[in-house]
Amino acid sequence: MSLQWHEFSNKEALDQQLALTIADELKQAIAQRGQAGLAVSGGRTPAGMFKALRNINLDWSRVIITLVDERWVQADHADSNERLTRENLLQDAAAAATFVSLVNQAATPHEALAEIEARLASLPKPIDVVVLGMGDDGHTASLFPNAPELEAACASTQLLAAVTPPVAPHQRITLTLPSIVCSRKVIVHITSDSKKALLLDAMATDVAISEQYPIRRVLDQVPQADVFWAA
Ligand SMILES: O=C1O[C@H](COP(=O)(O)O)[C@@H](O)[C@H](O)[C@H]1O
Repeated sequence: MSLQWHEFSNKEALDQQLALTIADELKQAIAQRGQAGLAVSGGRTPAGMFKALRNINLDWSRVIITLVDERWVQADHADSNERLTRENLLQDAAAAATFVSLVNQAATPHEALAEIEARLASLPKPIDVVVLGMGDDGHTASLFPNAPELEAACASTQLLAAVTPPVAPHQRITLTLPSIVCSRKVIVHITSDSKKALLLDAMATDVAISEQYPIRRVLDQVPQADVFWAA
């Protein structure tokens, strides 16, 4: 595994460059196989990058976008990653993209897995670009430390897993570790000094795999990943 760091003096510069990098990957994928697959994270970090990406000129009608993970709430809920993506990315030029939602009306993500996994048949595999975030607890996607489903989600042969975070709100549905690490391009998008320190610590600390932060477990299985960071 090698990590290529891209550091910026402010978040606006990061958002612009990350958007250009993602767009280049999507254009290459479209040129190579006629379509491109993009999986994006939610949370507080990506909105500015989404706004920069949505106006870049590429054939968005050939792009299929889904989420790296989703909170188990309806798509109009304030905590919904889908809502964040619809409001900030699927606008302007990017409105022509196809979006694959990770929620349905089931009571739990565990009950919904088969139906939502089937929806992802339309997503090109391997996924061309996966943009990961990282929480203050070292989770990435919805692979949460100490979640009861974590080990299964790190070893699954499926695309998706249901996860119950021990502390964070809402049950989750997430790409599994194997489905993330086989993607063509894995990007980590983080801000703040504390997240940079956490990521460096996670990558350096010598502990048993089961004790490692999920972000480390993912990145250890990716040949090369890019980290985009600004304070
Ligand atoms: O719950 C989640 O958290 C992570 C990190 O979010 P942030 O607010 O610290 O940027 C995010 O990557 C993930 O998609 C989301 O569901």
